[in-house]
Amino acid sequence: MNAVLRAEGLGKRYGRRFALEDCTLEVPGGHVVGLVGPNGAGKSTLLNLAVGMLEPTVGTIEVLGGAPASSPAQLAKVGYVAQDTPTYPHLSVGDHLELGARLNPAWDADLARRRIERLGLPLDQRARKLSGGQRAQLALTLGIAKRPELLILDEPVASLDPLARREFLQDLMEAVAEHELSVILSSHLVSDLERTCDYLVVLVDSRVRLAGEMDDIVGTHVRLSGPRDAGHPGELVTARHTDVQSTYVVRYRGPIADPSWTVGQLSLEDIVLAYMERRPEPARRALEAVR
Ligand SMILES: Nc1ncnc2c1ncn2[C@@H]1O[C@H](COP(=O)(O)OP(=O)(O)OP(=O)(O)O)[C@@H](O)[C@H]1O
Repeated sequence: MNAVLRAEGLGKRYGRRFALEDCTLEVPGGHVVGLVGPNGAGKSTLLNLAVGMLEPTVGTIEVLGGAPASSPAQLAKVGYVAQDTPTYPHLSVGDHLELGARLNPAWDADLARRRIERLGLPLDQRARKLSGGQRAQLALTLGIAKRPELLILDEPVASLDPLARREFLQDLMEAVAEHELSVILSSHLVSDLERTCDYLVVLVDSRVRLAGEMDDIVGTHVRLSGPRDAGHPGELVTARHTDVQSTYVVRYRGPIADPSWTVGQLSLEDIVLAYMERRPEPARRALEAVR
């Protein structure tokens, strides 16, 4: 399947500061992609560029082979649920469905009604009287019933309790299986991403630090402990040292045969945190800020 998102040297600058910088990324189709990174890393900026709400300062971005928001056909192919799952407070649930039908050429009215019924959302309830979780579900329903090829969700579960979060993600997985859509989903909750996603992008300090299939990422990162300053195999992610021992997180393919290393497995969360820790030097960041 073709790339759902392709970025080349993509950057977005506000004033002197890049919110996203030097982003070169190719996300293959048919995946549920998790986008993770600390606050202010540039996740929403990347997603807003992907849906055409922002214009790049430098570089290019293509979504499903076209420029974001470049035509009605392109708009119809991409569903977007922004952060805080915005709905119209004074419109009822039913009004939202009608609006969805009017605005989207491929609107699946049956799917929308069935989902809303199953969720038990009264059609005459105004959005402002729904709970945060119910609003998130309404926004997801609008996104799915549009029948997009790609659904982009910016922190959709942030306001949900653990049970509602799990139900929301299960619903999303069902929609993915039934309608063959690709999804890009940002979240701070690595455990949710681990359960839901099969592809991961880690953004830190406005840059993509890691991107790839989830299984490959988990299968190729290890923690190595051994004598201090012994050269480590593979690509270094982080290093810690005591007087006598060094501990490295490295990316390495293949078995570690050297018996001087103790090899520890890493969870996805360990790996993501290691990449978040590996930040540019403060001096370099200051330089970047005034460039
Ligand atoms: N409209 C704007 N004007 C100026 N700076 C902005 C604007 N929008 C975002 N930024 C800055 O760009 C950087 C990236 O912001 P962005 O919202 O993309 O991060 P994020 O990874 O989505 O963060 P969070 O996890 O907190 O939602 C931040 O430093 C932010 O302050």
